[in-house]
Amino acid sequence: MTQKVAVLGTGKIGEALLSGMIGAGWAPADLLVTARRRERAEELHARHGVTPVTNAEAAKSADTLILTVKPQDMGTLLDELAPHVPADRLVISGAAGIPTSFFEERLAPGTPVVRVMTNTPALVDEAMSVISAGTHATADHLAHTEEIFGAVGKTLRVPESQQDACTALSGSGPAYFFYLVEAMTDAGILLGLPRDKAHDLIVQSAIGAATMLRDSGEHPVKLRENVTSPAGTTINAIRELENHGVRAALIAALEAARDRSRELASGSKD
Ligand SMILES: NC(=O)C1=CN([C@@H]2O[C@H](COP(=O)(O)OP(=O)(O)OC[C@H]3O[C@@H](n4cnc5c(N)ncnc54)[C@H](O)[C@@H]3O)[C@@H](O)[C@H]2O)C=CC1
Ligand SMILES: O=C(O)[C@@H]1CCC=N1
Repeated sequence: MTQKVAVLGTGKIGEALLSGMIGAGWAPADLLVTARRRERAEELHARHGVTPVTNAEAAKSADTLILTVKPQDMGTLLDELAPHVPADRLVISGAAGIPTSFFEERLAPGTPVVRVMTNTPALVDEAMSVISAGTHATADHLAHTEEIFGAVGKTLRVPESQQDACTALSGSGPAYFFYLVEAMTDAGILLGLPRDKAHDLIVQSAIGAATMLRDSGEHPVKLRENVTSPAGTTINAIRELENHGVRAALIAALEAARDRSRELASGSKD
């Protein structure tokens, strides 16, 4: 049976998902999209061959609805959708913070809801997507969600109580690495290197380190020790990182991201 999937609020994350699904073999004819602006819908059609529809049309004709609007826009979208979503539709939320209960309270009783936190490496099929079932979501619903998000990278099931922490780690995670690259490139400038060369050196070092983290099977401490020669250069840098409290700063930063995810639970504008 053909399964129609609709992405509602197709911005950065929604488009990355669509693109990955088509790359993994989904027929564009089975993919529906909604966007707030008509030009955006036309752009998505031109780029991917998917069908632009209204939110209400998507609710009526797609088997699976993936909601990728901002958390603050979710309440308004659900007010619009609720009268049109039959209770047998699978509703997948990609929004930070918003719990499955938020959807269950606003949709027909018994509607299956799955919460997913993915990340922007979905654009290069290297996403980390963390998946949790709501009250009425079955093993089949979770497997279908994994199939969709598996098109753009890795998936992991977690209890919903861990979603805010996962949002802080992997949802926002790419931003921390980009920030690190930016700061290390600045350091290269300070040390007298041209910006483009500093950028290339850091990016390739990041790719090499990430590949070793994924493929070597070694603990990160061991990998770092292997770089850190006695009385060498690296230990001087590590001492400065410790003196400046970088480890504590990272722990506090992720805790703050987790707390903000919790605050977004109400879907309010604040
Ligand atoms: N950007 C990121 O790194 C990540 C974002 N997320 C989550 O994904 C969701 C989307 O984030 P982005 O793609 O970055 O945002 P975005 O702003 O690029 O996309 C959201 C889109 O929804 C549209 N929209 C809003 N209300 C609508 C409505 N009623 N009907 C139709 N379209 C509507 C907006 O016009 C916009 O194009 C958010 O809930 C965010 O928490 C999750 C993981 C990572
Ligand atoms: O910053 C945010 O709220 C979104 C959710 C995770 C990554 N970006």
